[in-house]
Amino acid sequence: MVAQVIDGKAFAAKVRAQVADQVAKLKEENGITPGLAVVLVGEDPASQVYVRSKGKMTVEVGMNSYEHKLDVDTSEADLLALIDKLNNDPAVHGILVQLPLPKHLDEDLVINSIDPAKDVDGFHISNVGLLGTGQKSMVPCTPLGCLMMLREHHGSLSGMDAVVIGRSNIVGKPMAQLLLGDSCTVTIAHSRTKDLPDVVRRADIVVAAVGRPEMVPGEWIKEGATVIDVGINRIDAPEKGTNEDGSVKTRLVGDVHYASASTRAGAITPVPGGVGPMTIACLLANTLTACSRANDLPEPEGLTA
Ligand SMILES: NC(=O)C1=CN([C@@H]2O[C@H](COP(=O)(O)OP(=O)(O)OC[C@H]3O[C@@H](n4cnc5c(N)ncnc54)[C@H](OP(=O)(O)O)[C@@H]3O)[C@@H](O)[C@H]2O)C=CC1
Ligand SMILES: Nc1nc(=O)c2c([nH]1)NC[C@@H]1CN(c3ccc(C(=O)N[C@@H](CCC(=O)O)C(=O)O)cc3)C=[N+]21
Repeated sequence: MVAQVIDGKAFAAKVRAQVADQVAKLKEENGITPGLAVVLVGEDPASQVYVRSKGKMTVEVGMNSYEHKLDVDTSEADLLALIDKLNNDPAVHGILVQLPLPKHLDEDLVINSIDPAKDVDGFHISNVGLLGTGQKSMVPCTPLGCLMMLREHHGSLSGMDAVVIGRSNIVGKPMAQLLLGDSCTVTIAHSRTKDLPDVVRRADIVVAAVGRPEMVPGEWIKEGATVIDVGINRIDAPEKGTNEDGSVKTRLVGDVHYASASTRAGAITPVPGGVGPMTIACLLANTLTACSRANDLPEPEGLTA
């Protein structure tokens, strides 16, 4: 079998177009422009790339983008003061604090200081609790993007066996909650899982969110299964040659060995061009949702879980 490629890049463009339509309507009919504030502490090069790309797409869909770049040694008090200011700014409907934060900052404390209604990452404990109990919440962007692609491909997920590899608060756990919400039978695997190949072999849906380049080989995948590869890993690619400074060029790979997995899977997301673009599209969708809720307007359809 040769897997169908689930084109996250194209799907994300469609979601962004839907968001842009709704934003135009909000402006025209209600005179409101949604605003997203992104806070970056420090100068991690990968984070800088993501923040730039988020800002660009925020503006492209017609929203206001507010970027706050703070020094790597910013104090916790200063960061909390900025978040407090953003919480109280009516032009800001969504707040994202780019993770990971420098070690001296308490990530949980910082995240939980964001107004849950503006927490477009869905990481605040009250959003986590709402999602876990099946109540209306802000849903984390990466798992939401994965769910949208799965629903689009399968229609109903009811009764399917799903395995999520990884149990992080930002991907694995909320992904498992969403799959459970869609009536999958869900297994969460992690570094202590006894026989991972055997667990993966039983799955109709495999979501890999580990952070280990190409760790899931095709032979683990059940014939016809749907594979969602969340991993973003940069590895050396000597075959591409060297950069001007003499360093070896790199390329992005997922957590799944794409070439072998795509000979067994029924459908698979590529890296790049899969989950990554959907994450950013869902961030914009969440900002629109937050803005609609803040103004007691009906929520955009098809853009929430
Ligand atoms: N496409 C996108 O938009 C996004 C991509 N990512 C990418 O997704 C990946 C995962 O990110 P994140 O969840 O933050 O990562 P974390 O490092 O927080 O979590 C990794 C998880 O993988 C598990 N794990 C580690 N080694 C193994 C192993 N050998 N076998 C099975 N499980 C293992 C860990 O288990 P344990 O808990 O036991 O340690 C942990 O639960 C990364 O590549 C990241 O870059 C992340 C966010 C967004
Ligand atoms: N508070 C917070 N929220 C996040 O959602 C968050 C975060 N912190 N920290 C880092 C991770 C990672 N993440 C990605 C988003 C987009 C791509 C993406 O668009 N990737 C492109 C490739 C980009 C490239 O070429 O480097 C793709 O897969 O096609 C990847 C990764 C969001 N994260």
